[in-house]
Amino acid sequence: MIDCQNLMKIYKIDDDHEVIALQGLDLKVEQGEMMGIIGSSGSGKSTLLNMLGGLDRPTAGKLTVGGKDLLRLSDKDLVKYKLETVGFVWQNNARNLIPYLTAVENVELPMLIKGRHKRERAKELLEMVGMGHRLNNKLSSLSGGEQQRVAIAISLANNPKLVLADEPTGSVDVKTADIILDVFRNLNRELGVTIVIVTHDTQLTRKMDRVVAIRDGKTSSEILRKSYYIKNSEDESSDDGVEEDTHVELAVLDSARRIQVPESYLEAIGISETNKVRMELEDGKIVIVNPNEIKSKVV
Ligand SMILES: Nc1ncnc2c1ncn2[C@@H]1O[C@H](COP(=O)(O)OP(=O)(O)OP(=O)(O)O)[C@@H](O)[C@H]1O
Repeated sequence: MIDCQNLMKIYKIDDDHEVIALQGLDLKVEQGEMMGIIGSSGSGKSTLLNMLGGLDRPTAGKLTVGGKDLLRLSDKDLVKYKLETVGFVWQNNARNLIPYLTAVENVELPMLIKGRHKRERAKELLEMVGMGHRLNNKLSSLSGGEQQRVAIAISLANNPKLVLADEPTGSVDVKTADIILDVFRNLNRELGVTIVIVTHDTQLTRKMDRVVAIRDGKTSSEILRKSYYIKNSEDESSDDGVEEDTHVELAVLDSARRIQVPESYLEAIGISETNKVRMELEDGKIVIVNPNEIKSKVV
């Protein structure tokens, strides 16, 4: 569904200054995946989402979504892409919703822009996000969590293949965040829509198939959810058991086979002032060592 290779985004501030927001980012997302993107402030999460959503163009690299090459799409095709292929959910509801319209009118609006009017489909989508009982309420009379659920229904109005959500739980409490994540999860399962959620909240990773961590505009690691089955009985033929989830974090090699070493790991081995480490192959493992430690051992 999504294929980013060596993606670069450079913002030009003025003649002398520029910001490299994405520096050779690699990412592949399968059709039907629900995945998260985490990273500290300024790491490039929103920039990536804007590129995926066709809201801004990459400076260089490769970016295809649903077979469309976003670096080569004409302006006209980009407008069509934004309307038909992707749906957006923003943290700030003022960007998602029109407060003086009802819930159902808000969901109908993107359909009208595309030239269709389907009240039944709008109702169906609101029912899917658990807002069937509030169809005719004005947005201003709904709670933050309810508004966010309407925003999710809006993002699906034109049957997109991909939904992009930027901090969709950033303005709600933990319990509401959990409900919103469940809504995304159900839609992902029922409609098969691919969902990419940007978040600061590492707790939300529990509900994702996969979480990619971005550091300094590059993919640095991936956390994968693995389900395994624990049997309650010694009897091999018994089906009696429970499914448990576990998470494994993997470092990502970029296209030039480089990896980023987490700052906390470097600190733990006392690497702060130097930019050199010693790397050794030991019993089939790659070991990174503080060069000073080696010297003191040798002496
Ligand atoms: N329109 C822009 N013009 C100039 N610089 C920008 C622009 N948008 C983002 N940047 C810079 O690019 C870098 C990445 O920003 P981005 O907003 O993608 O990070 P983020 O991970 O989403 O951060 P946050 O979690 O705080 O939203 C930052 O240094 C930011 O200041």
